[in-house]
Amino acid sequence: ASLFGIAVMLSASFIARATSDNNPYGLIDPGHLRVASLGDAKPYTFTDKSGNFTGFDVEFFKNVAHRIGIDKVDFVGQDFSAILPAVANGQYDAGVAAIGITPARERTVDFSTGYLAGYLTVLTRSDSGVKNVETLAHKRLGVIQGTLQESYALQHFKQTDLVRFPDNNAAVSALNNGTLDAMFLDYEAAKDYAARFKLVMAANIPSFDAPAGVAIAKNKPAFKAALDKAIKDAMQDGTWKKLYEKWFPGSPMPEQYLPHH
Ligand SMILES: NC(=O)CC[C@H](NC[C@@]1(O)OC[C@@H](O)[C@@H](O)[C@@H]1O)C(=O)O
Repeated sequence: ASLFGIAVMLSASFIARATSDNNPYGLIDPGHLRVASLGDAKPYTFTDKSGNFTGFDVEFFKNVAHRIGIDKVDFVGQDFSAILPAVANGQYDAGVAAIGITPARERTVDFSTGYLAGYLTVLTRSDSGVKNVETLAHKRLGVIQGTLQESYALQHFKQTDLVRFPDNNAAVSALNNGTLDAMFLDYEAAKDYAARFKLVMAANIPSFDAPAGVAIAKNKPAFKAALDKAIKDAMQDGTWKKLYEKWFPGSPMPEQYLPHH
């Protein structure tokens, strides 16, 4: 195992929360959920002008938390690459930020069942010459450290200069000031930036094999089971559909998350 892996295991063993009858989910503070998230991934998770976290993932998770009996939910903004290690070592009870479920990530954390499936999008300026994935060669593409976009670009955009950023705001500023030719992020966030800064979407790559899930520390079966049931119930009673239509109006809805009769 890598040094990082050993460090995570060691720290997790010190910090792993014992479950007890007044703390069935092994939370840091019983009855209170501390959630690592992002402040700049609108409309998934972001802070509004009064500094409150909101967006699809935030409102969906709060609904799920209510269903498992927890109404005190605090979100804290982190760089994306810091979220999973911090959840793994017990600094947070959960990570919620359109985090795709992958086998590599499941070495560090466990995930709830998936709740969102969509696209990875190349966002660019109309004057950049980037029209599709083929014209990314020899261009400068911004990626957020630790994202699926980073690993996808490393694997598939071999002739592209990758530039890593800690968060979306830093990358979109570089795109707007010409330091980057394009950036690679999630579809709904790209669509929001495109509208705000007159940018264009040059490619949409399906990421349905890595639906977003709630990241939690390993070895919390009761917490995972409770989250999974609450997520399924929120889909079955139409809550998921209502929030999806509120935050992603006009976007196609993955059929597997709609009520089944
Ligand atoms: N908030 C972020 O920057 C996360 C970026 C990226 N999200 C990918 C994803 O989970 O976004 C929501 C859905 O579209 C999923 O299908 C997709 O894999 C990731 O997990 O690496």
